[in-house]
Amino acid sequence: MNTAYLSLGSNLGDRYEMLRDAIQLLRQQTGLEVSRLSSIYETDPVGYTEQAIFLNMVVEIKSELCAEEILFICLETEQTLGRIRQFRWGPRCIDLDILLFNDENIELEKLTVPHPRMHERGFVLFPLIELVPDGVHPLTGVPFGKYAEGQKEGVHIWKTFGGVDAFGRSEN
Ligand SMILES: Nc1ncnc2c1ncn2[C@@H]1O[C@H](COP(=O)(O)OP(=O)(O)OP(=O)(O)O)[C@@H](O)[C@H]1O
Ligand SMILES: Nc1nc2c(c(=O)[nH]1)N=C(CO)CN2
Repeated sequence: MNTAYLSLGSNLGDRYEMLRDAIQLLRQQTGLEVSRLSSIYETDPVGYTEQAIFLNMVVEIKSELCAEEILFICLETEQTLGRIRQFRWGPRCIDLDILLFNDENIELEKLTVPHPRMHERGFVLFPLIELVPDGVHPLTGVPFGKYAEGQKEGVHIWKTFGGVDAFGRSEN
């Protein structure tokens, strides 16, 4: 069984609905379980800053699928929810990135894992640490908590689930 962590982000349209719908679509995939969800964070835009604030979260996936198959599902989910690519790091109704796939280092033309910018992004690190508090970066061995130090600015918890799955399975 493979364990992957996906980063979800939205700053266009009904952001909460986008996250919820993306998780629902992931759950409809055969051979893939969305096992755990982080809280949802409201985060200042990074990279291109002249855009609306984001909602971000991280989900844990358990699956027998390989990383490329999971990437395909992520891209398909973005398409289904109507993502239009405007420009790099620009606004998006939904973004799904693979952060980690087991502890593997994957370097393919269309897929790099661990995600090359994950350790520079508070909007990734804080939700990820909720799910893997003792996690370390597979390539550097540096704890995610260490990377997160100094990256808290502009990252605020927006909704906590208190152990309850707010995107409940009853919705499926
Ligand atoms: N770990 C990864 N997760 C998701 N996509 C990846 C990954 N590594 C490479 N890619 C490739 O990146 C392409 C562009 O992704 P996307 O448009 O979501 O980038 P972005 O979210 O704007 O920027 P960033 O990569 O900095 O998060 C995808 O089509 C995919 O082939
Ligand atoms: N706060 C925030 N900033 C971003 C995000 C994101 O999801 N949240 N995604 C980006 C490209 O992946 C670029 N900048």
